Amino acid sequence: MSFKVLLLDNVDPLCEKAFKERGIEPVRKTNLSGDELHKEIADYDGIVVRSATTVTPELLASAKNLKVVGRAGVGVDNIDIDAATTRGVLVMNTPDGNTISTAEHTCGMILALSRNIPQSVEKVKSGGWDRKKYMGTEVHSKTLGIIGLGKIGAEVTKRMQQFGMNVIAYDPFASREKAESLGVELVELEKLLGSSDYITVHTPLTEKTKGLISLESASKLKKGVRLVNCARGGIYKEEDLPELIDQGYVDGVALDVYSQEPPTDEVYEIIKHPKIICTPHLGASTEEAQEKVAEQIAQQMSDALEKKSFKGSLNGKSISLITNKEVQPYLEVAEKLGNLAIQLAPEHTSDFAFEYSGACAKYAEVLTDSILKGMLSQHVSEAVNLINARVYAEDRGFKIKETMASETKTFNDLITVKLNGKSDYKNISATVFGQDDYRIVEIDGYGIELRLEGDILMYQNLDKPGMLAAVSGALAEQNINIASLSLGRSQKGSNAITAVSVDKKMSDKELEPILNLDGVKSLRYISLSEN
Ligand SMILES: NC(=O)C1=CN([C@@H]2O[C@H](COP(=O)(O)OP(=O)(O)OC[C@H]3O[C@@H](n4cnc5c(N)ncnc54)[C@H](O)[C@@H]3O)[C@@H](O)[C@H]2O)C=CC1
Ligand SMILES: O=C(O)C(=O)COP(=O)(O)O
Repeated sequence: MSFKVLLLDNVDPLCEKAFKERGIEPVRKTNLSGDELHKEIADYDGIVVRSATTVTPELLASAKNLKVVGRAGVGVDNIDIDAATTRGVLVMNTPDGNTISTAEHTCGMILALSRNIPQSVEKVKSGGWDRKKYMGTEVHSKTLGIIGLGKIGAEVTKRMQQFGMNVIAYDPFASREKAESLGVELVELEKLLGSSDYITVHTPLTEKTKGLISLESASKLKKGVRLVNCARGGIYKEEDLPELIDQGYVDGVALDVYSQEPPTDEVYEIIKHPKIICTPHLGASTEEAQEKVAEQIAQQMSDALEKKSFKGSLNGKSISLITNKEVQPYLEVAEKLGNLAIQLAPEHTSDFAFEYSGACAKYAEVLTDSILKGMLSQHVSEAVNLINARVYAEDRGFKIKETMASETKTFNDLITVKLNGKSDYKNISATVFGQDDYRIVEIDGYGIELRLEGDILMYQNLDKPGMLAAVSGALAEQNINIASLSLGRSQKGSNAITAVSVDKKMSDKELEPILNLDGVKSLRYISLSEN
């Protein structure tokens, strides 16, 4: 199968090459207007972006065939991941391809700030020569506070330690072991702010990091600190920066990123301040980083489109498991069981419990996605997949309880869907018998054994002679062949459940004679056929 991929944002030419090697001929477009992009995107299975294209819910709505958005880089704040998840579109990034380049740029900014390099370059080029004005400071023996000790934070640490800096870090999610191995002291934010001569941020922009340094936090800062931001615009409150400098709290600021890019007129005014130095989001702009991220994203997206691997995916957590051979059969049986269960459930059922016993229990999370996929693909007009099944389930107010047990009494593995509330059928269990052999094995405590496929009639009846003959007669009269059947009863002469697999799809009219048979109750026709 050939996929259509659109390359945007001047992603490196290696991206084309890598896609072509995987049999995909990508299309490159530059400088598309918003409207042009909305029109263009309709046919593509994948798009590659950097930070310039904003992937909005509206753009996703125009992208009818889209399966994957690839970010050739790290930050995905330009991509509406929730909207993509709802649409079942995978979002992936290349988490480490530009780490070194961004760390190097950060170190460059620290040194440029310390030695007034950009300002003095400008001065000399304009014919000036003011050595006194551009007196600098050494970074040696100074304290560098790193906020966000992730990949880039760690690489900045290593490099600036070589310059003789004492590095401390604030990162509530970083492990003590990691900090120790880097020779970094993990401290509280207040301590970092109060003791750093230089602060550099390497976090995403979140509710917690937005405006992390502003006039409000000014009094917590060590006087004359220098600030660097090569992460995301807005972590330092842009409009407060000139005042922070003019009031002496901060000695200089280096910015690579801005809350809006290109910056607004107001921000352009702010960065004219002589003690603010700036670059136009160049952290990842090196030949090496661009080649790495371009090639990585092409490989990752090709793998994802071919369902070989989902490395780098940021949504649909469990989707990576679908390539795991051990999980595949469980996924199949779970989806079919979900499909069957929802057809047995009365309308408006929304309260479910899923039980996993045996070896499959360790895959409960993805199996729940798969059951939900099976349930919802009957009812949702959008394509439901493992990425968006939970979103749709939540939208519909489904209440789901999951339980796991490592052992089963009967089968190696058992997946049970419980339909809570008023339902004629309450507990349906299925298991994997062998390659492509998935079976219902229990319904409401009655042992049943029927393959989970094709078209199935299910009914409750009194266990008395002639019942089966009556049903098979009614089918035969309409020329409907029985493929297999299974009858479960608790004890002789009591109630029974019968499941009959038939060779064709049945219409309401064809079901009527069976519905009218004396002793047949709670008849359900379930179609597990592909269409
Ligand atoms: N200027 C540029 O061109 C580039 C910018 N970036 C940006 O740099 C940032 C860091 O990237 P990576 O190091 O690759 O990410 P990462 O995910 O490896 O590290 C982020 C770190 O921030 C920490 N963190 C999250 N919330 C925090 C909080 N409230 N306080 C303190 N720490 C917090 C996390 O625990 C993690 O350790 C991202 O925002 C990314 O978008 C990345 C590449 C290029
Ligand atoms: O990877 C990131 O997070 C970056 O900010 C790099 O952005 P870019 O790909 O250079 O537009």
